[in-house]
Amino acid sequence: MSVEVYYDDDADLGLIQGRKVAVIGYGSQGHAHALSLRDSGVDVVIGLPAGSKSRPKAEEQGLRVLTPAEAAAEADVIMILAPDTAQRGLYAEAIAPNLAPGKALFFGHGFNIRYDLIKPPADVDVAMVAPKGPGHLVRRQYVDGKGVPCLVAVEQDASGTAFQLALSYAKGIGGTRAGAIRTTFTEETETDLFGEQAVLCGGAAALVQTGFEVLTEAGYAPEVAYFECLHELKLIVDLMYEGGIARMRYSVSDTAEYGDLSRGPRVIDSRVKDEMRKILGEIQSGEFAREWVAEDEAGRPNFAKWRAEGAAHPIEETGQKLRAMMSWVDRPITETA
Ligand SMILES: NC(=O)C1=CN([C@@H]2O[C@H](COP(=O)(O)OP(=O)(O)OC[C@H]3O[C@@H](n4cnc5c(N)ncnc54)[C@H](OP(=O)(O)O)[C@@H]3O)[C@@H](O)[C@H]2O)C=CC1
Ligand SMILES: CC[C@](O)(C(C)=O)C(=O)O
Ligand SMILES: [Mg+2]
Ligand SMILES: [Mg+2]
Repeated sequence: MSVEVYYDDDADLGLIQGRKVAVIGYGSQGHAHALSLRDSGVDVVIGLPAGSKSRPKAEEQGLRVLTPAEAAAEADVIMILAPDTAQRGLYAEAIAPNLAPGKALFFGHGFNIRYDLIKPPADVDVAMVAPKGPGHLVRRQYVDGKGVPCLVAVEQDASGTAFQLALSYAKGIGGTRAGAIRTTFTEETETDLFGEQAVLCGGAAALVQTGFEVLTEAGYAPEVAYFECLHELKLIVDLMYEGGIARMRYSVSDTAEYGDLSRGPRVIDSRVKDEMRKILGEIQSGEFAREWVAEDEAGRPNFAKWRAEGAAHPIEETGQKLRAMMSWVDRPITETA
């Protein structure tokens, strides 16, 4: 294997237990990191703006909440888990003035460092611990004694021990139970953006919606189309997750496997692959980052329009009705696990 993978025995939890950690932001990732670090015996404080709607959630969980500036001033390790688009302003206003030699600045995703939106001083460690999964699952896995694999990277090693500290942090959130892979900010940022745009979120959502549209426009019942194009996807992906595409093909019928092999490449054809390469090029050149930052600064008009269109897609109404009848499916997302 060409990558370096680290497990619990490779990481010293004592390193992060000996520091005060400020987790800035208490959303999907923030709540998971903060609660799991606390449960791992780490001294954690939360940084949130005065009017933040996340404040009561963090306080209800027994965490001490300060403003981002106060939390950054107190802490030795500052983990930024605010939205990527908020990080540049947050850093300039609340974090940069409270950095000092010997402190460490941590990220859960490399966007702001990769695209030079944040430029930390040379005398602090800059590292990343990026779980490869949604925050609520990161917390749920930790509570269940398991973990979500993490990417760990060091951009700046002022102390000479930045990687060991990042690995210790990864252990504190359960990441080294599953494996922490050493990477760079550039590799994490570019692959994460590509994965979520082309495959995991963008590609998968468009595939499901389009399949549903083709069936319902041809007159089939929306409920049947929902089961075929969305519900069963999880069951198929679970098989891939457990044993690769080969395990899925072993488990489905020969008829399904022949349809997969003969028709799949017609759906995801060379035009789609070319488009994926174009999307990767936009990520590598910084074009996507510039577009997203400008969209955010303009008040997110396209984001709001596309989000509303997605929520109004007929598959959502059908899914809501069907999931109400499947008590085992609708596991609520909570801020604890
Ligand atoms: N979602 C995920 O699972 C993953 C996210 N990441 C990365 O983790 C980081 C956080 O993302 P995510 O957890 O999705 O974020 P969320 O949108 O879920 O949560 C953001 C949190 O930050 C708070 N916040 C908003 N603005 C500020 C500010 N100016 N100062 C301090 N806090 C602020 C929000 O408070 P309020 O409630 O008031 O809005 C909220 O508590 C990003 O870098 C993201 O790329 C990485 C891997 C997976
Ligand atoms: C797949 C989306 C993700 O990259 C993640 C959960 O890892 C994100 O940015 O939320
Ligand atoms: Mg990701
Ligand atoms: Mg991402």
